[in-house]
Amino acid sequence: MKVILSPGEIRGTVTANPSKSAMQRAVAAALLSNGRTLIHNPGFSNDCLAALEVAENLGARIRRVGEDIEITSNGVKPFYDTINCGESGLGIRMFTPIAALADLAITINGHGSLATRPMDFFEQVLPQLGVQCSTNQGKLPLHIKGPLQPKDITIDGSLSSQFLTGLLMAYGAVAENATITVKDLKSKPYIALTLQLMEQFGVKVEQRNFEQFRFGKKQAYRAGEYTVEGDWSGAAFLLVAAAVAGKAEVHHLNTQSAQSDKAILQALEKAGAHIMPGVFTVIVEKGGLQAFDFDATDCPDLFPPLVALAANCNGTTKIKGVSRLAHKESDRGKTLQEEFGKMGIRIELMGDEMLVHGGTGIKGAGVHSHNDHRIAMACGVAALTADKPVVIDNAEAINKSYPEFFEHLQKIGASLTREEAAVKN
Ligand SMILES: O=C(O)C1=C[C@@H](OP(=O)(O)O)[C@@H](O)[C@H](O)C1
Ligand SMILES: C=C(OP(=O)(O)O)C(=O)O
Repeated sequence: MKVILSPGEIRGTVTANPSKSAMQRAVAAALLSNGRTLIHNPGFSNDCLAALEVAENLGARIRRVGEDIEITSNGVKPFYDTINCGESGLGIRMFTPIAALADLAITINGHGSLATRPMDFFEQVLPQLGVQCSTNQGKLPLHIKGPLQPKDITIDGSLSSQFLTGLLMAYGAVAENATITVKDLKSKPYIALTLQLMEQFGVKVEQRNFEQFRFGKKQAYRAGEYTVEGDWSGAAFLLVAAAVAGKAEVHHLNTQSAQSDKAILQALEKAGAHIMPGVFTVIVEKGGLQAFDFDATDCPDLFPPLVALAANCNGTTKIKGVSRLAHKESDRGKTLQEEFGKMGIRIELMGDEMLVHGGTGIKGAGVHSHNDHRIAMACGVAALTADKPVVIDNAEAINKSYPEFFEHLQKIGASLTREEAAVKN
C-alpha cells in the first residue's frame, strides 16, 4: 500500500492505541496462569495477534468476549511442536524460554525482519538451564527441548532487554531461590514494565539496580483481569505531529506509566512544544521549535518520532543511542538517514550519536518504509510540514504495531489517500 500524505495543519482529539508491549506480556502471563484471564482494551496489531496465536499453540484457550479477550489456561502445555512469532522481537524472545518450560521438542520460527534478527543469545544461555537449543547460525529457526530448570545465572543485557523479559517471565512460573544477574542492561524501563506486569499477575521479583533479579519462594501466576494501557510508542508520533503542525489531544495515556516511551514528553518540552499533561490525557500544541539533545539509549523506539520532531527544529539536534537501532525491524539509524535524506533533511551518524540538521525545510518526496512500521509513521509525520505531498511506499508496515495510525492521523486533520498495490495474477 502507498499512502500519499499532503502537508497541512492538524487539530483534533484521538484515543491512543493499546500498547503492544503490555498486551504481549499480558498474553504470556495469562498463558502461565491457571484459570481465566480477561484482557480489557486488547491490542490487535500483528505483534499482538502473533502473541495470541503462540499462546493458543502453547495450550491456552482464547476467545473474544465482547470487546475483551478471554484466555483460559492451565500453564504451558503445547498442542503443537512448532510455533510462529510473526515479526515480533519481543514475542520470540519472551515466548522461547516460556515454551522451554515444557519437555516437548519445539521449533520456533518467525518471518519478515525477524528472520534477520540475532537469536544466538538462546544458544549461549538456554543450555545452562538444561534446555537443548540450536539456531541457524544465530538466526531462525530455533530448535529447543526443555524443560527449563531455573538456577543462578549471569547474562549479557547489552543487545536487548527482551531476552531478560523472557527469562523473568519463565522463571516466575517455576523458580525457587534463584537469581538472574545481568551485565550492561539496556532498555531498563522495559524491564520495569515486565516486573510491574508480573506483580499484577501475582509474581513478585526483588530487583537490585536492574542488575540482580531474585526469586525467593516458588510463586504462581494468578489469572484475573488486566487492562492494556494506551501506547506511548505509537502516541509519540501523534504528539510530535501536534508539536510540528498544530494541536492534538491524545486520550488514554497514563503519565505515570512504566512505559519507556513516555519520555517523548521530555523531548517535546526540550524542543519548546507546549504540553498540557493530565493523568490520562496529553495535549500538545505547536511552539517555536529549537534543536535539542536527548539520550534515547533506554527508549530506542523513540528515534523515529524524535527525528520527525528534530527535522522541524531550528539547528542541529543530537540524539544518543544509535547503536541500539542496528537490529530493529530495519537498521533504523541508516534507514532514517536514507529516507529523511530523500525529504531534504541531512542526518549524520557519528558513533553512538545521531545529528539531525533541522529547520532547513522538508521536501515532498517518495519514501519507503523498508518494512519498518516506525519508519512509515515517522515519514507520515514529516509529511505534515513538507512543501509538497510525501508518498510512503510499503506503508502497510504500520500493521506490526499500530494498524490505526493513518486513520488516527486523519482523525486529527491530516489529509491523505491510500493506493493499494495491484494484485498480480
Ligand atoms: O520489551 C519490549 O516490549 C520492547 C523492548 C525494546 O527492545 P530492546 O530491549 O531490544 O531495546 C523495544 O525496542 C521493543 O520495541 C519492545
Ligand atoms: C523493535 C520493535 O519491536 P520488536 O523488537 O518487539 O519486534 C518495535 O516495535 O519498534
